[in-house]
Amino acid sequence: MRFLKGHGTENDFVILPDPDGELDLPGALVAAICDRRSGLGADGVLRVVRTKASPEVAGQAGQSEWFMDYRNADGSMAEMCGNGVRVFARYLVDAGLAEAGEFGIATRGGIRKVRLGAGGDIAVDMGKPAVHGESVTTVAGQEYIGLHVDMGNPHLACAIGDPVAQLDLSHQPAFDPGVFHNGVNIELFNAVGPRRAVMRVYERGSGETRSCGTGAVATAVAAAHLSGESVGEWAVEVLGGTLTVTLTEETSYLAGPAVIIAEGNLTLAE
Ligand SMILES: N[C@@H](CCC[C@H](N)C(=O)O)C(=O)O
Repeated sequence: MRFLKGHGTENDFVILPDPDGELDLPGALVAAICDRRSGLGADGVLRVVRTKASPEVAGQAGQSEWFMDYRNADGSMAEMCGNGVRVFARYLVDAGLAEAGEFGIATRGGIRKVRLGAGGDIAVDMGKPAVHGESVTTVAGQEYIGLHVDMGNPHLACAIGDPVAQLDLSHQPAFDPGVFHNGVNIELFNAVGPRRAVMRVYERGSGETRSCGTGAVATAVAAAHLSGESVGEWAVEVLGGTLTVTLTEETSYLAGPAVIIAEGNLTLAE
């Protein structure tokens, strides 16, 4: 199986080119690929498949040639991945499958428009965040209140007083399953300056990761909510770098680096 490896602010992915949708990719195989000891190791898998060859998103075929079939490290599916879609775009352009500039990518969360050059940062229109009110998480016995933000996928973004650097995120934080029926990505952040936050994240299906693009937008939305703002540019520092989030009245944008670092052939027994 041919693969590439890439990351966006150290949120890392195995890319599996499968243009005609011929690959059987059960959850157990994804989990084996993402295993950091016995597999290649990654936070998730990006299967690159033509939209028209993907019945679940066939309705988006008129707006995008390519579908990002995103899977979490445990093999579960997710609607969207903000860093993943930027790495996916980098792959398409580097492989000559799309031209640099602006184009749409189909996801389970709908079309996402990316903008990129031959190199440098990649920006994506993440759509209008949907804010659903407050909920609570518990991390190592400590309760934190956060904002439920839907970015196509679910988030609980919590501004906390404790320094995020000191949090123990080695275990799944508790959340309200009555609110988050399908699980949730949990961001904990410190506001460290005007329109600047330091964030850590525990991702649904992947555990703690070094960055999360949809989570960075959710964090900017929660930080803006606290400061009484609704538009502007936020810097979100994550363990793997810094992402820029721009909130407008109509939509949100995520920008930052995304690179392909390796390619090869994978032989892996399930
Ligand atoms: N790392 C991603 C989010 C990936 C999906 C998430 N774990 C979920 O299950 O919703 C990002 O950069 O947005």
